Amino acid sequence: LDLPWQVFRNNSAVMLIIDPNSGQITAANNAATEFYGYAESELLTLRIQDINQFTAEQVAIERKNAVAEGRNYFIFRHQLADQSIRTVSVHSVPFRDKNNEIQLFSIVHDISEQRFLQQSLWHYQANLEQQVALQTQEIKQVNQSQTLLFSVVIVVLCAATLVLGVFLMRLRRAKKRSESQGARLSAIFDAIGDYLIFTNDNGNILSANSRVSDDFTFTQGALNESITQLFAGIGCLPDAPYANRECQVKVKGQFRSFNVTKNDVRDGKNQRLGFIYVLQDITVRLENEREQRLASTVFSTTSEGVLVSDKDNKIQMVNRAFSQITGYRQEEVLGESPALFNSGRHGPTFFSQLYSDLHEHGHWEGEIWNRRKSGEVYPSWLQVSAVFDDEQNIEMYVALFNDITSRKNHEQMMWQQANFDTLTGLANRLHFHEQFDHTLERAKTHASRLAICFIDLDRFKAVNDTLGHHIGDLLLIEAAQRLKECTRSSDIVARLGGDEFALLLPDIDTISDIEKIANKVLQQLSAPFELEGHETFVSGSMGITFFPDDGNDRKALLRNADSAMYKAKEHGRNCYQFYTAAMHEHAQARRQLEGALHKALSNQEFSIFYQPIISVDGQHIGSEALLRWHNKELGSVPPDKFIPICEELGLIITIGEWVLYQACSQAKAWCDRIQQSFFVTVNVSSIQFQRADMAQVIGRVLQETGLASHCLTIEITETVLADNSQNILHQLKTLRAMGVELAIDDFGTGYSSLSYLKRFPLSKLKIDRAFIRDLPDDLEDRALVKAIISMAGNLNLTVVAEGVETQPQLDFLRTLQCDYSQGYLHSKPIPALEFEDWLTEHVVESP
Ligand SMILES: Nc1nc2c(ncn2[C@@H]2O[C@H](COP(=O)(O)O[C@H]3[C@@H](O)[C@H](n4cnc5c(=O)[nH]c(N)nc54)O[C@@H]3COP(=O)(O)O)[C@@H](O)[C@H]2O)c(=O)[nH]1
Repeated sequence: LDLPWQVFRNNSAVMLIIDPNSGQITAANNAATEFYGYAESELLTLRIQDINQFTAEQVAIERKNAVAEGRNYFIFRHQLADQSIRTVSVHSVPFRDKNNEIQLFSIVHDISEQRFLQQSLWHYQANLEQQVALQTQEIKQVNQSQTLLFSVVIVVLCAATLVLGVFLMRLRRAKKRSESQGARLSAIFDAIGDYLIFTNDNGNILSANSRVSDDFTFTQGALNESITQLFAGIGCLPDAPYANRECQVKVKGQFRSFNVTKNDVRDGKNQRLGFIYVLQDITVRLENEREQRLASTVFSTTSEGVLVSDKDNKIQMVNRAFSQITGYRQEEVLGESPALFNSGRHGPTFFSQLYSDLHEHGHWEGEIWNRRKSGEVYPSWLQVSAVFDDEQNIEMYVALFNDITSRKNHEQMMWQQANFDTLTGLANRLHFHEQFDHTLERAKTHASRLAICFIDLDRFKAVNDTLGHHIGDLLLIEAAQRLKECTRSSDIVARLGGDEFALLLPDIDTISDIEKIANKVLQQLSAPFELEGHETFVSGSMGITFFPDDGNDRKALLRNADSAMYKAKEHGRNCYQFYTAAMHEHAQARRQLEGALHKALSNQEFSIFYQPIISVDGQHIGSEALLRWHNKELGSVPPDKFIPICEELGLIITIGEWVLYQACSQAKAWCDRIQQSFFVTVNVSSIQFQRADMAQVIGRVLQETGLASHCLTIEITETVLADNSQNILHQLKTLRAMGVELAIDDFGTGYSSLSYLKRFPLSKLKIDRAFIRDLPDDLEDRALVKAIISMAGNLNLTVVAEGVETQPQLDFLRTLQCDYSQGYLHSKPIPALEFEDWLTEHVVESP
């Protein structure tokens, strides 16, 4: 209903809405229920014919009379619930309800009282006229004698006139009331939002509501204007009565859509008086319908999944694409939380960021991994928007998402194609360069070394030419596979084109590290290739360059690796070459050293030198056993050059055991020879202690040589203790339990952790010669040595000062009560025979 309902319901005038076809009362206001005495529900079961006492013929006559008298209302006789009959005037206006059905809006006025007054007036008038007639008759008959009576009649007439005057006054008042009710009715018509226009048969306007005069150049005074003239260009007014058309009408310069109905207005004799046009503005409704249709079409046909959830994030609506992507039907997810699709790939930080963006900016978009109903995890591009209410509280969330699996696969494929060699699957030149720059940056930041190898397959062209490209391809694939097997996962292996490969090896510390890899690669490449029944042999030529040694940027390093590779080709293939000659010589020398070391023990190239260790009072003597290596080609190689290589190659295990055996058997011989006590110290490296049975080995050597355990001192460095393992602690404890002395060597140069001294069962401490060298002049060294000796005394450790070369050094150490001294002042390390002479000179021999 377009009339505001409140106005209708609470209006003091009796109002009914009637279905014109059936006469059914479809609505009644409060005044109507009060007037008719029926409850509203009862009233709505009645038809107007049940109330109106007029027959159909009487109604038709009344309609005709109303037209003839120019009335816009009808006068009927309505029966109330208490069976009383009331005379009423009925104003009726047709209009369209929300279902677009024609309804009659009727205002009913009770004019019974007015009628009664009129009838009374007529009754008195009739009586009066009758009496006047009778009197006249009597006057005529009675003549003069009735003159007196005439006077009486005059008096009566005057009285009657007075009464008539009173009645007329009351009649005028009733008319006024009726007029004000008519005005109220007009106000209601004007309040109707539609355009209402009454025309005569020819389409000339008889009246119109105020909406018409507001929006068109029409005044009530300008009646008789043609309706087509008023709605210039409308061109679509319904032809037939009761027709209904949709029209475009220009209102205030703008075309708007109207639903136009045209209905007959007929009098009581069913004679047509004209037409009533109702123009309902449906522009907004059509626009809304169009937008709704559009939105609903987009919602259901879009290929993007759509999910709408309420403020508590409970799903309210999803579309077809949502079901296609996720595998969930709408009814399976309504009321659920979107957490149902969580793939587990994103942590809580991801989601808290998402919701904080939504709350702050009302929007979030990005890539997210979700889980389908089938359990499959898939990537999607998600856009979520929050919808806020007037108070800026979130009312709902709208999420749009796409399955981007195929796009990602495609991107991955494109990336793969752009960065990797399709034949071998290795990185291509472009990717190699990218990785190179990246790795180089990291090496610069961490000040680490980086090795680059260029490898060219020797004889590849011959294989290609003789066995064909297919076999050549298989060879490249297999060679690539072998290269990968020779490297770590952090290394980059690339095919730069043809039979050219490159290795990028980060965190390469030593030349021997790269040599190991180079040897492995060359060995692998020179192994036979079984290619579809063809046994094929190739080899590799490798050029090696280092960052930062050989260059600082990619271009320079690649160029150097390339020229080193050509040098390798010139050297007869199946070999590697370093870019710098110095490095190459160094590598060669080391290779030679390693080769010689492997044979040194069996070739009896090792010997042991002894250096005396003497107590400050000269009463106690010992010696340090120091390994020496003399090779025919290399000459005498200093221990600090070959011992680290022995450790690297693991040769120190057997060599160390040999030293121990030699030193112990020699010491046993000297112990037996001299009258004084004598001890020997043997250096044992951390590699030797990594084997679990070192204490056992020492025990066996002591047993086999017959040396008393207290005559043996094992010298260990801080690296042994830094290992901090239970195994080492156990072994050291076992040795101490056996009576073997334990000395910590080079004290002061490493971590010098005092906790070591407490934790491990040490018995001696050797102060490194670096602290002795500048004694007694250097004040700092004086203080330091003094502190070490005093601390060692407190821990019951015997102190040996190393590298004592001068008498002042020894004198100073004596003042500090250092227990032992060792150094060139007493003797350099000397062969066993010479040491025997030294003993003869310095000790009392046994009888
Ligand atoms: N694991 C093993 N390590 C061993 C063994 N034999 C030796 N070594 C270690 O090699 C390092 C070098 O030893 P070396 O060249 O023999 O040097 C020793 C002495 O010659 C030198 N020294 C002694 N006195 C002086 C001196 O007055 N001046 C001076 N400039 N040098 C002197 O000190 C070395 C002994 O040092 P240390 O072992 O710390 O007591 C050396 O680290 C040896 O340990 C072995 O069989 N196994």
